[in-house]
Amino acid sequence: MGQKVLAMINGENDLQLVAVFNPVAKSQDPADYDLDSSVKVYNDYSQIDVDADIWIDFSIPSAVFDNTKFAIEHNIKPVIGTSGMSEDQIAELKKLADDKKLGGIIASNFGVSAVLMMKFAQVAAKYFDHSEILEFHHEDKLDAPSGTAMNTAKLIHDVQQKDQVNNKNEQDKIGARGGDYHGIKIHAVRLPGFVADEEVVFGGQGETLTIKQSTTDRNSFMKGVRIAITEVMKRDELVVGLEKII
Ligand SMILES: NC(=O)C1=CN([C@@H]2O[C@H](COP(=O)(O)OP(=O)(O)OC[C@H]3O[C@@H](n4cnc5c(N)ncnc54)[C@H](OP(=O)(O)O)[C@@H]3O)[C@@H](O)[C@H]2O)C=CC1
Ligand SMILES: O=C(O)C1=N[C@H](C(=O)O)C[C@H](O)C1
Repeated sequence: MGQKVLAMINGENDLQLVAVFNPVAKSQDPADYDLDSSVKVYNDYSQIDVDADIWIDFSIPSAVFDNTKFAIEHNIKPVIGTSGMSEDQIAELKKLADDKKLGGIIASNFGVSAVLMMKFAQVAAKYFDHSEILEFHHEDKLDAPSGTAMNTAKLIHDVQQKDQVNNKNEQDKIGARGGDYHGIKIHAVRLPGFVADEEVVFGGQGETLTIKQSTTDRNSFMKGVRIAITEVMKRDELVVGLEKII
């Protein structure tokens, strides 16, 4: 994702890459990463002295909270795609940014199809009391469930305002019923061949509804990242979810 972001920034006249950060970067020479000589390469927070408007983060679940906190504390507007933060961590970062009137966004998914899937799921959630989420990702994904699956479940729960009820007598011998968010079961598949897909299945008396999106190319996320960059410059609070913007 970092490479996709760099390519997108290089293609936009009004955006300029001023620095990159990776604590495991051995070299700090931009030439070693095919970056322009003006780009600073940092591998420690203490070195970061650049005047940047925006911090774009597609890193790893264990680093994203500290990275985002650092950005906010240094008045750099965060555009965060990395998954894996808890609801409490996101709430803490939102308070930090909002108190400073700093624009920012944390988006579980920057793809238009995923954002629409989540919006459609919120509509369906008004009419169906039961739903389950299936998400399919490449085998290298670190976190489960995906950020998108967690956000979808949260958005459904926000509409329904009550826990979904499952069969109390069922006996799950090996965890086959998946994860559970307020009664919404989440099933995570990790297989080579997938990029990122999600299905939200709603069940009612005598009918089901499936809302499905597929990501086949990671360039698809860049349209949403570009929109987010423009939006956070105009805002004075941290927005959680691209669905709040588009
Ligand atoms: N919101 C969205 O639309 C999308 C979100 N994602 C999320 O983005 C994240 C990244 O995904 P992906 O690019 O596939 O993952 P990768 O594992 O390919 O890339 C993660 C990168 O983060 C670097 N890194 C490691 N530690 C840190 C740190 N402390 N600070 C900054 N960078 C660090 C790694 O460096 P090194 O290789 O040197 O270890 C690596 O280059 C995941 O959480 C994924 O779920 C992905 C796609 C879309
Ligand atoms: O790791 C990925 O690939 C993706 N991560 C995000 C998530 O956790 O939802 C977004 C998308 O699903 C791709």
